[in-house]
Amino acid sequence: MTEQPAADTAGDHDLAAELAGRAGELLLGVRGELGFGDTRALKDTGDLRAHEYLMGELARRRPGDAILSEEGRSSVAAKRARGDDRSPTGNTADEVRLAADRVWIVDPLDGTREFSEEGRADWAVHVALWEKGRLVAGAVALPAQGRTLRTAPGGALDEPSDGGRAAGLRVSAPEPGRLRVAVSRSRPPEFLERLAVRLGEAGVEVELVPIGSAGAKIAAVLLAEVDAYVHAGGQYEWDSAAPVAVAVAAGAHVSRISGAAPAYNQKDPRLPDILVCHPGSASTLLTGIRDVTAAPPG
Ligand SMILES: Nc1ncnc2c1ncn2[C@@H]1O[C@H](COP(=O)(O)O)[C@@H](OP(=O)(O)O)[C@H]1O
Ligand SMILES: [Mg+2]
Repeated sequence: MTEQPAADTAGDHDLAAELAGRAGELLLGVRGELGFGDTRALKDTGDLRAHEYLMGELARRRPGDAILSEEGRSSVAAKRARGDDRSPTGNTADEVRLAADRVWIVDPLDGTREFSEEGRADWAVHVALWEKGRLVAGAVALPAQGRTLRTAPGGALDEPSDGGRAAGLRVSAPEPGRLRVAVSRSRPPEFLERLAVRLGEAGVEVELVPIGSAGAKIAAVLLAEVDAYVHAGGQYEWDSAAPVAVAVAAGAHVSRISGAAPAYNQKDPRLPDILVCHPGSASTLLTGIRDVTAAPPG
């Protein structure tokens, strides 16, 4: 049997950032090439090209690792096979992935809708590495914002795409009495308005800020453009793995809206809700969410 080359673990942070950044450049190229006239074609081409690039590079550079990509699901392959498109390269088989020590969890294009809207910069490429039960590296490229947020040994970095100097990335505390909460533009949690009212009664003024892409929203928290990201009602591991890896490395609170830790590399990749904020805001938000989602007595 030929031995697989050992993975360069120290280089996993750099590899995640490099691949997310390169896939992001490729996506900027797809926008330039296709324009915004046919949004369906733009979304499909972006999804597929970024996916194929990441699948190819990961297979070449980390041949022993498993991969879980949004676009490599068998349901996506079946959908695409019905059209004229090339079928995407499939993910590692579930039974192999679930027994693997190392799994790359990638979303080749998060915020596909915003990617197809001219002028919008709230879309991202997510590359995360899960190893033996936890996320150990991750990068969120924000190509239209000219930066990649990424893990590094011992912390997180905000790296400019033009090769300039990276800056340390650390979540900051919100102004007292105010919380700017990033939410989905199209599928915000049903309890949000109630949460805003509830926290308002407790003396915290909530401003809801619609932004596309889970990665772009978590980036907005880490860049202090907002104070929290609250999502519920549906999502998958690839939507949050990479931004969660970066958020944890940047000192943020990350949990399910129940307060439980999110689990990755599960058999069922659904991970429907997530909360990211400064640790000092976590109990206010978790208590508020619990109060407005609790079943009425009786
Ligand atoms: N209710 C839901 N069910 C399934 N996926 C959801 C969802 N709400 C959001 N998502 C996914 O989470 C990502 C961020 O969504 P949003 O921009 O609305 O916040 C999107 O990923 P993709 O763009 O990769 O499909 C979107 O598809
Ligand atoms: Mg996504």
